[in-house]
Amino acid sequence: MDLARIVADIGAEMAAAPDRGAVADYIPELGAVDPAHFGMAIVTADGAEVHTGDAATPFSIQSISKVFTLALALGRLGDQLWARVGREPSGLAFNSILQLESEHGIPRNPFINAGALVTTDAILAGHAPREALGEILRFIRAAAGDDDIHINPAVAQSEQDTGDRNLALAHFMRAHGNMKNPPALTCGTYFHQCAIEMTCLQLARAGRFLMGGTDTPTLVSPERVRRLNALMMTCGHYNGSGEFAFRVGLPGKSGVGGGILAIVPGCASIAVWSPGLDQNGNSQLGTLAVERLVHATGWSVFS
Ligand SMILES: NC(=O)CC[C@H](N)C(=O)O
Repeated sequence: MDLARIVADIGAEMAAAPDRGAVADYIPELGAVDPAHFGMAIVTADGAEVHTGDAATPFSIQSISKVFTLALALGRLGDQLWARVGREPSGLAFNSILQLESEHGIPRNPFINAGALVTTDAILAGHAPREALGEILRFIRAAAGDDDIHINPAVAQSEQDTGDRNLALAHFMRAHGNMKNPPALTCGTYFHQCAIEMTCLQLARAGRFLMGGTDTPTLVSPERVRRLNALMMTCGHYNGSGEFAFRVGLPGKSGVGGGILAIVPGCASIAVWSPGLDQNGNSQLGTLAVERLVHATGWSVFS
């Protein structure tokens, strides 16, 4: 298999694609990103790296941060975290408040906004937001093997300025006793974690620990790696998770910055970025690119 050729062909197809989706404009700073970008990077279990397009351009990882914060929170709290957040797909938009009332302030899963706010609240416990963010950045930098990973303050501010929905989710959960810190503190921390910027290459490297296997960084136990992948498969693309499993067949996590991290267990970590989103808030060309890749390589976990 000529992976370099496959990836170059995908890069050429995506660069020329006319229908690129729409950039997220509910966060004004993200609305200003050029939808013409496309980048992809793959790190394989034997350490090879293949990339195409804008793979070295930093972008806002947004909800992809939720994978790293979940790994960190589980490391800190262990299975206690599951008393505060579920493990089922929500079938609703990432920022929906609908289920929280009937389900007593317990979010369906850690990858929708409400669930990620609980995770961040758990990491924040007993720390100042600055310390919690330092811990999150340390985890991601260690996973990527790269200290040049930072928060974009303009994006964080833009989220803060338009973050009423997230604050509403946090206040609602606080009313149910499922938000231990003041919502402004937890949301502020969450906005900054979402505003972390990485390149496709950095993100693919940071995903290596989710591949499992012996040569990848062991930041979390093998059993937890298996479970993080299960949640990425079932919940990583919100109400598009079933469609992503159907088309791609890999554990994946998307963000409204247009990034996707997808894992081929034991084999590869894939990062792709194209800012235009589909109707579920998942990267339109990013999804298509990973679909093409899996078709060409046979990398679906269902193959
Ligand atoms: N799906 C996403 O990437 C959402 C993250 C974004 N920061 C928000 O809270 O709305």
